[in-house]
Amino acid sequence: MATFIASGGRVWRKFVKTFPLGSNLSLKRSPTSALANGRLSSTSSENVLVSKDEKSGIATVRMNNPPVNSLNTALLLSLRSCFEELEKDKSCRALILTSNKPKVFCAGLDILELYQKSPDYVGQFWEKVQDMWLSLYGSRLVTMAAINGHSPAGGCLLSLACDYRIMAEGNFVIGLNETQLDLVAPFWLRQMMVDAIGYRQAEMALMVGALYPSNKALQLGLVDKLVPIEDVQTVAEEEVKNWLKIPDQARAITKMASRKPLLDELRKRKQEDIQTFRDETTRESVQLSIQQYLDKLKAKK
Ligand SMILES: CCCCCCCC/C=C\C/C=C/C(=O)SCCNC(=O)CCNC(=O)[C@H](O)C(C)(C)COP(=O)(O)OP(=O)(O)OC[C@H]1O[C@@H](n2cnc3c(N)ncnc32)[C@H](O)[C@@H]1OP(=O)(O)O
Repeated sequence: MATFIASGGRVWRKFVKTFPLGSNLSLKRSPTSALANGRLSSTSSENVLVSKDEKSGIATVRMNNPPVNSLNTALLLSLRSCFEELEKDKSCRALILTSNKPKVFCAGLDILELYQKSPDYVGQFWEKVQDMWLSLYGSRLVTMAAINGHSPAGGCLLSLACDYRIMAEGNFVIGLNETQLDLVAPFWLRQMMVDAIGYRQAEMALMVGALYPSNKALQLGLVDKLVPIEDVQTVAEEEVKNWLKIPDQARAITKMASRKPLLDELRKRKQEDIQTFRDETTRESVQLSIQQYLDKLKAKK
């Protein structure tokens, strides 16, 4: 269903579309955004909320998968559909990725999707991670991560796939802590880390599964800017507008020139990467580590 809503001088396109597994992509206004002046509508089952300002062509994509935006199958499918939808939309020029629930941007992969599942299940799950990443990392749009909270592991993956990262100041962490779960970050994720912070720092960070507080992440270059949490969205919009002063075509071609080798490498090695993931995550010792990690998370309370 697609309708157009004119409000406050801006035209808002609103549609609610059902994606596989019942997840929804809907265009709606964000309560805190300076771009937001459309009509608000919501249902509790929507795991991705999208608002787009037609005038500027800037879309804000809010992950909305309580309590911590863990990347389960449904959220991965919704994110991919959403990225692809915006990619096809010729009037869309930029995408801001953020969380609808401040304080947690994304808790990474849903660990329960990796626990006590069949090899086929985890293989299919991993392919959804790969496909979501391919659509975000390979996007022609300006992509901006508005990291308004914790961003471990898969949250860091999402952030690294964007062109620019703005993070909330304060007691929030970001990084690739996979080794702490006895998991090994795949080559394409490791490469993004190397590209962001350099070989030596990435090598150390990956080996020890480091999670950095936001000020250390800024110092390392893992994020590009720190702002108070309440300003993350506004600053992201301002930053996007600066990026949009550059002609789209030249910017997008330049981006593709630098990202194509890694995109192509994963496309070529997709099945091998899935096989490795299947074999590793279903290994008994890894399952035990995942179980212990889950227990640790629960015991936190
Ligand atoms: C040789 C090759 C091998 C290939 C293998 C490849 C492996 C894949 C490699 C890379 C990709 C990425 C991997 C991952 O993303 S793994 C997930 C890692 N994530 C984490 O370690 C984060 C864990 N969570 C937290 O640290 C915290 O929850 C927080 C800081 C994000 C938020 O803290 P807080 O607000 O205090 O919330 P709670 O901790 O209380 O959590 C609420 C609730 O949610 C549950 N939960 C949290 N995170 C996850 C998660 N990632 N998956 C599933 N469930 C999660 C938590 O247990 C609580 O549940 P409740 O007790 O039932 O309420």
